[in-house]
Amino acid sequence: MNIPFYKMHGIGNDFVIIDNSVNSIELSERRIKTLCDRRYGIGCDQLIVLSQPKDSNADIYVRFFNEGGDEAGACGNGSRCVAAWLHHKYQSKKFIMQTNAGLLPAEVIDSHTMRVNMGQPKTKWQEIPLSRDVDTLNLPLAGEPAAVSMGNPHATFFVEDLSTVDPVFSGKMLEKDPLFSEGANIGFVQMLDRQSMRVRVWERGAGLTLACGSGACASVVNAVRRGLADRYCEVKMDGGNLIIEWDEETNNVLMTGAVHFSFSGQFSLENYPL
Ligand SMILES: N[C@H](CCC[C@H](N)C(=O)O)C(=O)O
Repeated sequence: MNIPFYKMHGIGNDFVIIDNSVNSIELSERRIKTLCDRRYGIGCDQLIVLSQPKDSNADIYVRFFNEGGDEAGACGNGSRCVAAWLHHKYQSKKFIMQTNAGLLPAEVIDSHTMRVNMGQPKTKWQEIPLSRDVDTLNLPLAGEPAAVSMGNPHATFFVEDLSTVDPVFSGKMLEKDPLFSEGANIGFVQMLDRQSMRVRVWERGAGLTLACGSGACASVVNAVRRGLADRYCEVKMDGGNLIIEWDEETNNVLMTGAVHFSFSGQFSLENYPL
């Protein structure tokens, strides 16, 4: 059985997108990992699976799976790609995506730029989640870390010079720290001025990616909480830039940035055993 897929990226964070409302293929950790494998499969940071929404207010139900096979509640760059996929399919310009972290309104800015309302950041230890209530994150790394959930857990370290940080060594060390009961995406931030920052993210379940949309949101939220940034920030990542606005009135975080279709194709299900 041949299954169609779409290959897309949001500033270098890349995805395989499957419309499961058509095929409803069964998923397993093994099948996800193989589809995401850059040698044995199609290759991507995350697999995105679309299906009919359960919520009547939503246009589509979106699930995100890291290349390591685990499911994530949020994926900013992937959400923008799904908005572009919906626009390509239905020509409309506003959508509501149902995710495991809630309903995300999205809108088309132009043919390659999408804006997603990533919802409200969650800072209570039980919501992030952390394994216990702490005043400060006593982690074995400088940078006065702050933790927040954008529908997925993030820890942000503030550093003077990002070029002195090894995000692979430090990210790998911290991703599964016992303080993070569900693991965490580890972000490293160098403030450039109050409205711009350089960010690199070691992603939970995917490693160092070229960009992390929810990580960009988390970095701005934590920088504002630390008094280091304004609520409107340009976030510069290896793969490109995002504009993040943490709206004071609604407490919602708006993320605006580029998306690209790379190619579409088909894969034979027989080659991806459960
Ligand atoms: N690795 C993340 C999911 C993907 C997030 C990232 N690709 C984004 O654009 O937000 C997690 O396990 O929470």
